Amino acid sequence: MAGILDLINGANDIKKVKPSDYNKLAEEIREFLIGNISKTGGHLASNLGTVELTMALHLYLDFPEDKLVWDVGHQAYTHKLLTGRKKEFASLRTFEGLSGFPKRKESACDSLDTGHSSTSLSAAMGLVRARDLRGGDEKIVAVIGDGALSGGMAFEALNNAAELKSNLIIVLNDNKMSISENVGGMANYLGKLRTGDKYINLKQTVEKALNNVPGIGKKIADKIRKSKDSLKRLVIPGMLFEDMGLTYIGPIDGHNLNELSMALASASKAKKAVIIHAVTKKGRGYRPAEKNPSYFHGVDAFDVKTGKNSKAKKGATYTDIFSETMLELGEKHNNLVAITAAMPSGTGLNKFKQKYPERFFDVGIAEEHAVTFAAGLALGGMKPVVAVYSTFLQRAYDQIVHDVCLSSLPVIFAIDRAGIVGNDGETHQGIFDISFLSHIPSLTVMAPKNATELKEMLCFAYTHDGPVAIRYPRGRAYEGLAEYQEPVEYGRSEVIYQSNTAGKKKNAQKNRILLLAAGSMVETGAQIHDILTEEGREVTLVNIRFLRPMDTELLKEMAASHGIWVTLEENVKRGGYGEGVAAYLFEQNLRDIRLLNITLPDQFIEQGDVSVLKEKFGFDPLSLTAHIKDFISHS
Ligand SMILES: Cc1ncc(C[n+]2csc(CCOP(=O)(O)OP(=O)(O)O)c2C)c(N)n1
Ligand SMILES: CC(=O)[C@@H](O)[C@H](O)COP(=O)(O)O
Ligand SMILES: [Mg+2]
Repeated sequence: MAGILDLINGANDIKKVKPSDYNKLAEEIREFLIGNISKTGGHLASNLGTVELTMALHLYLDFPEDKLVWDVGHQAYTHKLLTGRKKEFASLRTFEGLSGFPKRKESACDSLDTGHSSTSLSAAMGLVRARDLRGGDEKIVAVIGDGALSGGMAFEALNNAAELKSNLIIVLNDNKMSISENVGGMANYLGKLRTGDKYINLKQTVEKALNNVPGIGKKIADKIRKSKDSLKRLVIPGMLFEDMGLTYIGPIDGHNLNELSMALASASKAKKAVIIHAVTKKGRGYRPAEKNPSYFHGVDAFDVKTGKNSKAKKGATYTDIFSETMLELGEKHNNLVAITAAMPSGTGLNKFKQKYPERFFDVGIAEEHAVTFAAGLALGGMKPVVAVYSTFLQRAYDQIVHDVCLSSLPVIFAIDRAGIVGNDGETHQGIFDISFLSHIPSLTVMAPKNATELKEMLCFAYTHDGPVAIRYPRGRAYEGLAEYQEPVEYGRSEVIYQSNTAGKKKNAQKNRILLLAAGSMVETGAQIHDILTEEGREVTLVNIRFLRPMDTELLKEMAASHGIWVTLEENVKRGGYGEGVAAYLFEQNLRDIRLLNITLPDQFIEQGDVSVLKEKFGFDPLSLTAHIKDFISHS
């Protein structure tokens, strides 16, 4: 039998649904999301929490004319369903499939491409200003989570929004959770608002009681209502927002369509920015997700009955190695402190948090603050480790340069998810960090070849007197090449396979190949080495270890014995290690050396399994070997 959801095949179709069927529709949406995400993986818990909220917004807005801006965008699946993208859900987050985030190229109903947090209010403010300058009349709504509201950009935008003299609706989706529990002063304040009914009741009770007092009672009640320094200050929820100049409505039940619709209707009348504070439950409607919303924030495929991940774990990840090493270092050194910007589980700091709660800091989704906070900790004698995803560190470029590196402070950046991350797509690939870090004076930038080396590098970083960044990829830690364990020495690379450099044959130097591989590419380099040596070529493989400073001593030595150089890195070309090597050869006037830079292309990289994307970009060992051979024969 066709369900209500089947009646929705395009934007605004929800308006044809009878109000008596709204609950049924919400149920069907949840069933669909659980069934689908259990197969594809995805951001389940946040989406289950925003079903009614999205329905109310779709009843209120006309798409695509009106603009709905989602913060982060990981909770926009119901929006996708209500704008005719149901069929595409089978391909969610796969290569060329439906994106897990809003994407303008996917639908005219998506008004902003997102993935990073706390951008919605600024973008919505821009849309409002543009509408007003154009004399337009479209409605503009931003939906921001309580976690995203902890980000600096959101505060900056709220500050700016207070000046608005035209309508902007901000729906604050408060589920008390970021990925983990939400933290900080704003989270505490929202908590007070959530439990604020007693204040409203108190206000109503006092006013009612006074109104009932004959003669003077009504006058006092009016005075209290009008006075700024009165009971009102204590009793009206959202006073912080109100005092800033925004209108606050709430808290309301974010799963109650009527309440939501009424709030939207009254907010639409204000000629200013209005915050609707909607309280929701992350994971709503699926018991395992309600019980463990952090786990179900972003999940791989799982069994619907048990909620358990259907794929067995395949060995330790780099995150696991980082996590364990932090425990060991934490035990040895009591000045080691750890910082995360709302990613304690994703970065592997959860265990450190449990063991050393007083040395663990979750600062909220605030990467910029995290870095300068680390600078302060270092100035105070601590050894801070900022554990952060490569893509989110982009936020804190100036703080790294200005607050940490300028003073050469001993801050360690543990950069997880460096390189291609896969299914989150463009917004999450960690493909720029070599470029935006390796030109910063005083910063040491490293990349481990395998699990053991990550540990060694972290231990080295602890002893180094200056800032150090260590980048490592998402997923399984490479266990190979374990016998190559030269101690980590500042600025020195590690020769893994040295070809015989005794120049027996004529042209030996000219044809000898030097592979200079960084981090994850050492594993690939070893495979390329094996294929090429089996074909009778002379090949040296170097694990460069230090992206900055470059091991120029080794490069000088290699220039005398190797005529073909190939650099390998999981980063875009511009600003990468390979370009640094090109500059070195140019500066040293080593024009006879033929150089091939193997990098990811200079473009944003779409979603897909890491292996699929690597194959697409010819990053698998076989394609790379063919590429190298082609280069050799044409150069
Ligand atoms: C700049 C940045 N840092 C970190 C993240 C990772 N991240 C994605 S969602 C999320 C939590 C968002 O919490 P909230 O806005 O309350 O939404 P909820 O998941 O609770 O629905 C975090 C930390 C991100 N997307 N962007
Ligand atoms: C939406 C978001 O930014 C995070 O939830 C992200 O998807 C997590 O990625 P990992 O799965 O790599 O931890
Ligand atoms: Mg939240």
